[in-house]
Amino acid sequence: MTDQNAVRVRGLRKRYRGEPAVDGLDLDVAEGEILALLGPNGAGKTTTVEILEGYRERDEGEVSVLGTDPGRAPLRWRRSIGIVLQNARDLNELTVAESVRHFVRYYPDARDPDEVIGLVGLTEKAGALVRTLSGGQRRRLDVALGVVGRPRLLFLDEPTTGFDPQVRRAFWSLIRSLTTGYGTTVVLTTHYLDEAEALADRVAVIVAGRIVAEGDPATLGGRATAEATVSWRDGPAPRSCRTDDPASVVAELTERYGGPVPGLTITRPSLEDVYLTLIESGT
Ligand SMILES: Nc1ncnc2c1ncn2[C@@H]1O[C@H](COP(=O)(O)OP(=O)(O)OP(=O)(O)O)[C@@H](O)[C@H]1O
Repeated sequence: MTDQNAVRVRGLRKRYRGEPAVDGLDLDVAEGEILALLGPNGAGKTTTVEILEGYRERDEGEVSVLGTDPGRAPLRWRRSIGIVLQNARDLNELTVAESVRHFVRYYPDARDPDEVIGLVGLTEKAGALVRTLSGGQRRRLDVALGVVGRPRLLFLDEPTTGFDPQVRRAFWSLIRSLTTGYGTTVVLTTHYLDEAEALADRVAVIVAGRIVAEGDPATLGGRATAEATVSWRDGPAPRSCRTDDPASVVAELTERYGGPVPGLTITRPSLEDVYLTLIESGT
């Protein structure tokens, strides 16, 4: 591969009936990186991802995915990417194990089907018909089908919708193990800010078909250096102040109370606060 990046996009544009859905988007994703695409409904995330997957034609722009233009990619390229779609595939009359085995046949170096079923926590449901699975179990099967071919690049479109909290955590570990263990690059779209924070090395915020901000989720939009809010209780009364220097405020309060400060908390803007500010100013 000549490209350093797993994904390189420059000036991407796509219109539907004259209306821009993607409107001059630039994006790089490094090999082995987990990138989360965030943005409000209709911002152009799915359209962008479908163009990267080779499922949708673009109107303008340069796109390279694993060194290949997805609009003209050979079958060999398709086998090196894994895709977990928002919409379920038509597997209802097969069992979980049959579905995974069916997909294994498409890949030259597929994972062991039972191992993959175990990875997504469906071992007990291996013999169950797909149509009898709950929404969250069905989604886990979709993830199993996305990773069974050992993809170099995995696309996940809102992967944990419908997962219970325990399964979400297990899923995050699974995705992290793919990147640390196998160097898999991951591009995911999500509406869950906690998911982006827990999983992504980098987030890119799309508004109206353009990227309005990108960076490490811990520092996006100046988060790490933004003013902190120090809160405490003064008898029954809640008190708080905003400060650039929370350590000094806490030291002062400790002296004033002659020991631990009642109900002390220090908060900085959450990723959700920063995200909401970005999308309000980006539209
Ligand atoms: N096949 C289509 N035909 C016409 N318009 C479309 C089509 N697909 C998407 N659009 C429009 O393009 C815009 C971007 O849609 P897209 O699905 O890419 O957004 P998204 O960011 O993935 O949204 P969501 O968070 O709701 O999944 C929207 O205005 C949508 O209505």
